Amino acid sequence: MIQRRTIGIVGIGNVGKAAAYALFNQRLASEIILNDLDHKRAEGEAMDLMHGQMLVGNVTARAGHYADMADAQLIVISAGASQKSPDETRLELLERNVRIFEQIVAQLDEHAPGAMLVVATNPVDVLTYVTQELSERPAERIIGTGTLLDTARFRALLGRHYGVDPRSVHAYILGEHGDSEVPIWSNASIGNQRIKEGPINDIAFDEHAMQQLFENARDAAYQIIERKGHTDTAIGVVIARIVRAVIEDQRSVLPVSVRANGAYGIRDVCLSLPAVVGRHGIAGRVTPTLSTTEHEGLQASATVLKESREGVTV
Ligand SMILES: NC(=O)C1=CN([C@@H]2O[C@H](COP(=O)(O)OP(=O)(O)OC[C@H]3O[C@@H](n4cnc5c(N)ncnc54)[C@H](O)[C@@H]3O)[C@@H](O)[C@H]2O)C=CC1
Ligand SMILES: CC(=O)C(=O)O
Repeated sequence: MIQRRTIGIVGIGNVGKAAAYALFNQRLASEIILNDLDHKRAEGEAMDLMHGQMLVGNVTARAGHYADMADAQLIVISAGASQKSPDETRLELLERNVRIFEQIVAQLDEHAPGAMLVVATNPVDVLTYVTQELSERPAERIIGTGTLLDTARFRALLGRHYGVDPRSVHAYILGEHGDSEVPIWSNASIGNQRIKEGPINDIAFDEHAMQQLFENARDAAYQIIERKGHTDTAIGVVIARIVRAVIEDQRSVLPVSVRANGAYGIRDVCLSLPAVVGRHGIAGRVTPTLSTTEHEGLQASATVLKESREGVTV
């Protein structure tokens, strides 16, 4: 029997649908409320999910309005415009999505002020910051999915390169979820062996191969959009991972988009840093020692995000 728990999703396009599927399949809620401007679409997705109920268990999915999310513990925001071609960057979506967020956050504050918010819409770092500015709830209760997706891609590629389970890879991508993101090589390890000091599993460290591998993680969205028009499956699983950390009060350390608190000389911007995620949202921070290049990379990423945010009026 799943504990009574409601989770809402605003924006049931590719990403919202994938998140709903991951939450449903992993039985992370007793009730999932699907909200979209296109209510019929949300109804259709809810109906489709419900046909799996016999096989998954007692999770209910239904289309709903903001008032239906009043009891939600957590609400995912995946509404808005997405990159339509490999030539479009995440930051180019900002102006359109800020206007959409103004409407959504006002509704969420009115109807579900107690819920935690997980922002997935791009550019996710700037929109996490904008949501924190627009909403009355504390900033610790508003998390962006950030570079958890990039980190998952990075670890998957590293695991494949070294012939090991990606869950045994300890490596982060931090900063912007986007073109200025930073791979943290100085602390990256497998089986407590620093990757930079290889060999690992009899495979020697190869700087060129590692750079290529990072670029493939960074550019994965462009590569996938070129092939299938959008990305959705992995971000659905990423959202479910954050939801699980919150509802089970796991205090997991995840690279998610949070308000910088002065570490690395960065403040007044949201970007991904290792953060402790639990029932109340961001419960703490971890500030790893970085190389000079990584430190400067993070500061450059923060500058890109600040300049982007300063270009829009909220
Ligand atoms: N954070 C991440 O790692 C990722 C983020 N994304 C981002 O997620 C966002 C959504 O992408 P897709 O699902 O592919 O787009 P989509 O176009 O398939 O879906 C967007 C949905 O939002 C709905 N919507 C628009 N305004 C709304 C409002 N005011 N209230 C409720 N619903 C509203 C639309 O009706 C549509 O169903 C994009 O910004 C995309 O770039 C996509 C993949 C990964
Ligand atoms: C679209 C996007 O942000 C991603 O798949 O990384």
